[in-house]
Amino acid sequence: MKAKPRVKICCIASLEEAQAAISAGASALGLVSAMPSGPGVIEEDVIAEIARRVPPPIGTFLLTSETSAEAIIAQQRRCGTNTLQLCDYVDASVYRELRRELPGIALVQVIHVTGPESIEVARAAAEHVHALLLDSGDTTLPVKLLGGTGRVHDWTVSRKIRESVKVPLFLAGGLKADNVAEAVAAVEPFGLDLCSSVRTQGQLDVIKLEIFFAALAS
Ligand SMILES: O=C(O)c1ccccc1N[C@@H]1O[C@H](COP(=O)(O)O)[C@@H](O)[C@H]1O
Repeated sequence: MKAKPRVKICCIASLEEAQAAISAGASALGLVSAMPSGPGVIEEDVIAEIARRVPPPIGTFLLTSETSAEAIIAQQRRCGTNTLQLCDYVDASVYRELRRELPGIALVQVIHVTGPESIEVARAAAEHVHALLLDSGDTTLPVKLLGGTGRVHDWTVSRKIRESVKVPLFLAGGLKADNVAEAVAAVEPFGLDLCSSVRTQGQLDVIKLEIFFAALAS
């Protein structure tokens, strides 16, 4: 029997939400710093507090929209997370600089799956990072959409990406109890990542979390 994918709960806004997500079964938490759009942004001092208090081996992902090595390194040092989730695209030289300056910090590149052209983007990025995360944003819009859309993308493209890269892959974008089984069957990702569907009026909803984890387990 195949292992169930790990689950990352994103848009964590407080220590209480972090503890609720971990109790429900999350392996990793998403902590969203300044973004051009999206519902999950919190202040860096809150991110730093959560990152400091969460027990190992839980992944603490700092979601960043920064694209320069200097800005990303400074932000990671302020926040102290164990993982960087790069929500925008960066130059290959940036990955090299991050690896040199932040040894031990895992790098996860978000690929916004807009169509078959995303396969080559993913292949190129996979050479430089520890994992990819496939989401439903669009970096070409006047105000970039870097995640938190609540929308699914074309999972047949996601599947092709999974088969084209050697690094672990997280699937994100509109995942919920009602579609998680189909998503897992279609893509067979290492991990799942979700935000909107487990919230009610902006707050993490423990009942929705339970329903999601139950659907994944069934
Ligand atoms: O949630 C946000 O505010 C956000 C903003 C910018 C980039 C990423 C963001 N969140 C990430 O988006 C995915 C998918 O969210 P959803 O489940 O479709 O609502 C989420 O897992 C976060 O990683």
